[in-house]
Amino acid sequence: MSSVFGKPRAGSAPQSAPLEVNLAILGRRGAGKSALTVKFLTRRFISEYDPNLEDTYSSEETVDHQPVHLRVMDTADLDTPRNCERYLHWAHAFLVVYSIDSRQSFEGSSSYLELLALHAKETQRIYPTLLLGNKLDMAQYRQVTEAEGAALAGRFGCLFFEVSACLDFENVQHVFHEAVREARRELEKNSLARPLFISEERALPHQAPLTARHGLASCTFNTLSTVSLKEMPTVAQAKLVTVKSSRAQSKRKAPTLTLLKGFKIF
Ligand SMILES: Nc1nc2c(ncn2[C@@H]2O[C@H](COP(=O)(O)OP(=O)(O)OP(=O)(O)O)[C@@H](O)[C@H]2O)c(=O)[nH]1
Repeated sequence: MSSVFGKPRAGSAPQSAPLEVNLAILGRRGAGKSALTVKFLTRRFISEYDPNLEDTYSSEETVDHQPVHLRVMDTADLDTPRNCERYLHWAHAFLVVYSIDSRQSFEGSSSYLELLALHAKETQRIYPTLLLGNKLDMAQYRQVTEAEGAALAGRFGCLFFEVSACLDFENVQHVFHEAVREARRELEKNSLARPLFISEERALPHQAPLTARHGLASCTFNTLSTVSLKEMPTVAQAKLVTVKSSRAQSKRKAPTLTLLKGFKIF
């Protein structure tokens, strides 16, 4: 990481406009989402904070010598995915966190992975996802084996790491940067893809929320207004439009790290 949190170190070389990557951290209450976020942003481990606090932080990072404007949404869903639109239509990539000393949090992580798989199917997009088994320092209280974590990640085709928010910073930084690498790869692939041509025809009838069709926990979100993609019109007829995804807003705008609100650092 070539920058002190939030600003490039003095003297660092002038850089091209950084790629913007939005990363949402999901998981059951107590899995360690906030602790991992704070560790990555400040290199410190927090002991306690307001568990209902949900915020989005931004950080100027350098990943593989390339500048990245990284936004991290530390979500607070309690136990199951709720009001998912705020992160489904905002994030380019996801970290799904469970705690290795809690079977419940491990089972909770698969409902997030299921939701993300359905969202990817619904939108025909790929959303890089990393499954993290947190609290590796608590291995003596382990309730979930590394093999189980790897198997779950394999089932959903996502990367898997075991980490600890209270051990060394480099491991935590590595998983955040891995997420950035995966997201950057997808963003670059999509930007090379053919532009989206949308005919001006009538939109397809609005589809029922995902949960209604897949019986998922109370996580509903409006699909982007689907459009009728007919046979590709000639370029002259087609109109290139940008489809704005709904900008997710965290419950409280946090353009910069609001670390001290509700966090106690030691
Ligand atoms: N030993 C240990 N404790 C951790 C670790 N990560 C988090 N904790 C502790 O576990 C508790 C929950 O951590 P949080 O970061 O608040 O978990 P969360 O997923 O953000 O929880 P919510 O905000 O309620 O969704 C806190 O007491 C943390 O100090 C870790 O890696 N090791």
